[in-house]
Amino acid sequence: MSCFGIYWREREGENEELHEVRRTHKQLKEDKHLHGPTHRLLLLGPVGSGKSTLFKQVKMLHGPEFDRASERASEVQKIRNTLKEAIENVLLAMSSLQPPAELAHPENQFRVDYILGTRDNPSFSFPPEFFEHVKALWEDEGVHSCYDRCTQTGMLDHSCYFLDKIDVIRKPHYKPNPEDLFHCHLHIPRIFDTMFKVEEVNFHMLYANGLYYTNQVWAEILKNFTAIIFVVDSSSYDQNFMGVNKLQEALNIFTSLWSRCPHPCLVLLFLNKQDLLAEKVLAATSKIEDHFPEFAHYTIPDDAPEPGEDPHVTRAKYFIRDKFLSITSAGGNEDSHCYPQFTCAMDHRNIQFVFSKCAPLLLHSVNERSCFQEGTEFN
Ligand SMILES: Nc1nc2c(ncn2[C@@H]2O[C@H](COP(=O)(O)OP(=O)(O)OP(=O)(O)O)[C@@H](O)[C@H]2O)c(=O)[nH]1
Ligand SMILES: [Mg+2]
Repeated sequence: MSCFGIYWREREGENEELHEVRRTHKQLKEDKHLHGPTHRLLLLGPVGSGKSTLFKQVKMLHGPEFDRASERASEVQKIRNTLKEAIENVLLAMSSLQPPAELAHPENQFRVDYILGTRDNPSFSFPPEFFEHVKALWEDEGVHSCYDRCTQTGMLDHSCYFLDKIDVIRKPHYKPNPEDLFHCHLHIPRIFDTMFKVEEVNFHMLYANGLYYTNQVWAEILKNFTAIIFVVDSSSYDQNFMGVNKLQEALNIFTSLWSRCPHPCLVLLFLNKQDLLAEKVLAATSKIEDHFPEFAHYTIPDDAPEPGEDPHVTRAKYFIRDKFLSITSAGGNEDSHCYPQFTCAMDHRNIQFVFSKCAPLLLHSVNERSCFQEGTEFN
């Protein structure tokens, strides 16, 4: 089985999803009358590679949604719920770890009982004692080390952002800033899109969250896009999903995608989670060559000028880049182009920078397709 956000094979309920795709495309077509020619970008990548995170960043960069004060105010409850969920998850994980994690200060046990006692209460009103208990527990070294163990093994995501900000969030007149809103879990519909402009050219970025398509539908869908953004978790070289190395699985999916791309095609390859990759490489606890033996003989290419960067990190990130580029340079799709970018989707500035670098590529791709396809319609 593929661990792709979009699967290749048939499965139950597919018709309903296909209807959703058709509805979205109809909507995009109607929007075109309002906004002029629109070029579509499809965001793809394996599960957990950072697609939603990237999507939210692009929305923040180009959309007005997060600027409205009233909208910010309405997010406060959501942010506090996210904080509550984060501490509950860490506390629940304490007993399920092997060996179990323990409180550094056992006298904090009543706080644990309080927090876990408030679970499944959708109308929780967040009294001051709630924040006191969370703060005391987050300062307990036992809770903290449990959190670290869980993030290292992938059991929990990096949800400490709000826990670290508890003193701000607990204030009665707390107003979330854009970064808070970004970190807050947003409800993501199954298919969604955002629109942005690059030098007066409209782009629609579409993200299909966990959708499943048949091969045939997949090929139809690819025809409708100016470019594909493929997101990879570069730090996943030492992780397995259902017995398959996650980076290898990303390479397999990319191979399959590349062979199906309509010609000519532009693929922006976002080698994401560069921060985690660098952390792993510098910590030297998990060696790339243990999972990809060919890394032992890999030398940094000439086009890898990364001044100020640790050479071990440069070597690792270019090795992963070149694994993907060896797929695109293998032949068979000469008129298509793949442009790799090193990204950290959590970092607003990095995404802004990467998109500004990609803008000319997108515009070039649009010009190349001067007979811009109106898009194959779904009937
Ligand atoms: N450190 C770090 N974490 C990241 C980065 N990008 C995403 N994440 C985290 O990785 C986790 C998964 O990110 P998502 O954006 O939900 O991934 P996704 O591809 O949408 O996942 P699915 O919808 O399940 O396919 C989240 O906890 C993100 O906060 C990154 O560049 N660096
Ligand atoms: Mg997602």
